[in-house]
Amino acid sequence: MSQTPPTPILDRVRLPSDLKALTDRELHRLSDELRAETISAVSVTGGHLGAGLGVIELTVALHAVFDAPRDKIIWDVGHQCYPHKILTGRRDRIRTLRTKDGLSGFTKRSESPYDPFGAGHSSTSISAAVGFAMARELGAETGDAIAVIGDGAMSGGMAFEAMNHAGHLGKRVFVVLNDNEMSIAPPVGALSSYLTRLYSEGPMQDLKSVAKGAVSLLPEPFQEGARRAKEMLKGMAVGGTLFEELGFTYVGPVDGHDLDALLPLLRTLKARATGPVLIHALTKKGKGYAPAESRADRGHATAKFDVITGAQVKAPSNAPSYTKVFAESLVREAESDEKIVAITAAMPDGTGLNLFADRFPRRTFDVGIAEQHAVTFSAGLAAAGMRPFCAIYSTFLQRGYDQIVHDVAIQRLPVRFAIDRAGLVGADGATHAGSYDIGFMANLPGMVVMAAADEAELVHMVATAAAHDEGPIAFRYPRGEGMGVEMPERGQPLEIGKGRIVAEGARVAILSFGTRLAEVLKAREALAARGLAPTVADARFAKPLDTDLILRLVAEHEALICIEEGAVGGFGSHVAQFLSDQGVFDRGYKFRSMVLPDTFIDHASPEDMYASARMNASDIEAKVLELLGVAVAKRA
Ligand SMILES: Cc1ncc(C[n+]2csc(CCOP(=O)(O)OP(=O)(O)O)c2C)c(N)n1
Ligand SMILES: CC(=O)[C@@H](O)[C@H](O)COP(=O)(O)O
Ligand SMILES: [Mg+2]
Repeated sequence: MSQTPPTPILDRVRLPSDLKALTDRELHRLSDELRAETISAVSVTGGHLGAGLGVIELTVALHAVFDAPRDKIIWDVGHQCYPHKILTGRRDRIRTLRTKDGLSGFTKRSESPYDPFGAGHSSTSISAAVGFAMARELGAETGDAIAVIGDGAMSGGMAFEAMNHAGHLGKRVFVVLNDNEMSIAPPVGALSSYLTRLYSEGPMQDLKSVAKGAVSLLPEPFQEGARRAKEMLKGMAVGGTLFEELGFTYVGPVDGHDLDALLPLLRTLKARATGPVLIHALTKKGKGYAPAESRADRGHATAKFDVITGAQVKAPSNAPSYTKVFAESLVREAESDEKIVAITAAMPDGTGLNLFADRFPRRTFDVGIAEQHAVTFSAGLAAAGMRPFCAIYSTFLQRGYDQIVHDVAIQRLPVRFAIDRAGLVGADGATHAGSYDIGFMANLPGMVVMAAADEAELVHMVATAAAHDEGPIAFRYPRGEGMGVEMPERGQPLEIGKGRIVAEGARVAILSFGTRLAEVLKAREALAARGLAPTVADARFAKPLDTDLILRLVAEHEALICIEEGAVGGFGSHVAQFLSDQGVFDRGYKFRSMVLPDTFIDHASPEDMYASARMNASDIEAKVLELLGVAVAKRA
């Protein structure tokens, strides 16, 4: 008679406290079930698969040994948090990951008490953990702080700022270095080679007994796993590591998929540690799912997929991505200009510089997750006469802002900033929105700031940037595909500070900066049906402004609307400043600036996010009618 399958252990786990009742053997089974559930969930939603599969056992072990939410488990970047979310009361919603009104794809304080610190940008976890640890030292009602940081995130400067401080403070804090020898791409940097040496060269023999001794401290019930742990400790490097020089007890490397090693080790450290401890765990990104393990990016980011085959379900593309257009345009420019070099901060594929590297490997630099260094490294290249294109997503460029001001703008160095993922990006949500670069770039003296209205414009802006040696220049473009417009053979440099009329109309002029132009033209069509077609212009430049064009639009129309995919303080604010200085408002001139609302917009599709920002065609149409005093039925 066939046996009824045992009830899945995962069905008995709603919160981490439920793990305390499980035996180590059951924790093994739970890990297998958690891995399967993670694969199943991401097959439905798409998202960051590889990183989560790499920390299944670490997630189980940390929640089995520590006591969240009193103990704070802080995930770095946070893209690997799906297993953590399944074990912390969100399994029922895990298939809403990264969808409108669904779970965030990163940890998020407002989502759960088990998410003590939000993430999305790399290398923040140790700083946050030290903050929690010192709050405890000062009497706050909080337990242990455990930062789980990857080898990629460890290349971010602030991780070392935090370790430097933690080592100085000497207080108990745990750092789990999740070393899977991967960033999004293979990791770069001397640190990565050092971590590899830590487990490939013979560790210092005389200190291994210290490590073995740590296990013998285990309370009797856990001795069962200790024998395995002792075997594993044989390979441990103890003493003399970089981390110990920074004041940490270094423990590792440990097999991050071996619960028989992880559980006794974490139990011992929880029972005995008195100061900062770094546990070096070796893991595999995409572990346990062959289609992820076999991919070059180990399944870092995936669309929805068939679990059996691993085949991803991708929407057909109608036009090249902006990223691809940028990269191919830059290759064309670099073919005739050997001074052009390209810099990425650990995002070669995301920025398209992998294409540039294929063609010009010696002129492409991946500096790791180190945007501050990327900017000033580019400044150094420019100071030496090169033409550096520093390609960093808008949101991540925020990391290098002081370097843009201090090392690039003040010295008026001709660094070219290729700002991808400008505007709202969709499933990655508020932490990845490219909302602020217009503001923080256009307020810098000498900075030229452009936004491509479509992929053809982007080709010309790459050429414009390549030709601009007078100072720094930036051009922004959104995530995703272009509009499907006709593409130029070759980019033609634009006249700096000059916009263009796109469609003539009357009464109202709309001056668009960037790709909202497509929505503006849709709105114009609807308005034309009412006999109210506005004039539409593409500003192309937020700095320097095309003041002749602006004054002409004001002179020829009773109202002017500006629109941009950015927060207040950007293009529209600069136009308002100019018109104010010209006294245009003294005459009661009607002006509106359509910008992102003063709030962080949660993840959804970009279309839905712009709808919530009231910046789609229907909103533009309504704005024109409002200015013309035409009554419209209010949208729900
Ligand atoms: C400041 C910043 N720059 C770039 C990124 C993009 N990014 C997301 S995950 C990742 C790689 C992280 O590697 P690692 O920490 O080793 O985690 P793994 O994916 O290997 O688990 C990068 C570069 C980011 N999130 N934050
Ligand atoms: C987790 C992270 O920060 C990156 O993987 C980011 O999600 C990449 O964004 P794109 O998908 O727009 O390249
Ligand atoms: Mg990694």
